[in-house]
Amino acid sequence: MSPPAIIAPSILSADFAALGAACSDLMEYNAHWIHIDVMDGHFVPNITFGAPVVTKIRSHVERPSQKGGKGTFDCHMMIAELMHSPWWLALTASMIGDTNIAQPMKWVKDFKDAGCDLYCFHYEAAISSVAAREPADTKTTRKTSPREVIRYIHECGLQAGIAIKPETPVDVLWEILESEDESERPDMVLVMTVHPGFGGQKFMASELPKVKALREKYPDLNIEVDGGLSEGTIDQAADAGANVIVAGSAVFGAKDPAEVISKLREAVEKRRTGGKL
Ligand SMILES: O=C(CO)[C@@H](O)[C@H](O)COP(=O)(O)O
Repeated sequence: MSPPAIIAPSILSADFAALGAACSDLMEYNAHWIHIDVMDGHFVPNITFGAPVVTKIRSHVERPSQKGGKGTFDCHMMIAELMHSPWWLALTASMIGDTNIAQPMKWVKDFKDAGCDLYCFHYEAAISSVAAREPADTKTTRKTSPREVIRYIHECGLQAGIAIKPETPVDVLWEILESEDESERPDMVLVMTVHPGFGGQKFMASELPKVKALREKYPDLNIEVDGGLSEGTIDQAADAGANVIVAGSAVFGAKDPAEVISKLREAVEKRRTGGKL
């Protein structure tokens, strides 16, 4: 049986002028996690917010009492690091030993201090960092691989998630999930079911074979889907094996958000218990 259903409404569709209240309401509506979309305007063509805003909303939501518990802040980091930095900045950074510049790990500590519990970075951002750093002197350049990013997130005391965009095949994840070092294995995989950047897009069922392949190999893994999830698409995602469901417009656009959250949870729970609730 796959892990329990976790409904994580995305606050991208909330009223940004009243985020604190929106988040505390979500807890009242029986959401389990809060999905926080961090966008930098480079990795995706949209900008949202950074750690200071997370700090403010944390004060409206009690911290989870256990790993993955209610109130978990699931931070989806749609941020590029080196990919869009000029090469000379990256090279200078590596020569002066500033390994904090231009690395996907750059924001982990800030987000931890702000109240993040699960730091989910994009595979594509980590890979770009490696590729862009390759030509530099390997003695002074510290390579960043997705496994290294995961280990660092764990060292900082956070759970680690790794996300893939629709363009990325699921196969890239096998060697990461198979790592012999437990600290290099992610706690969650996020399969994007839209092109990241905006809420309210159409669900891409074409991404579900990735979820299915992951679930077949990893019955206990938290597998998150994000983009276009609603009462109309949840059954397909649940059938494929997703258990962590992100929903933005479906929750915030509803007359009764609590009811939507409950229906999404029910659909996932039905699949995992073979129809018995
Ligand atoms: O990461 C993203 C978009 O990049 C998502 O979290 C969306 O915010 C989900 O919104 P809906 O598709 O549910 O409206």
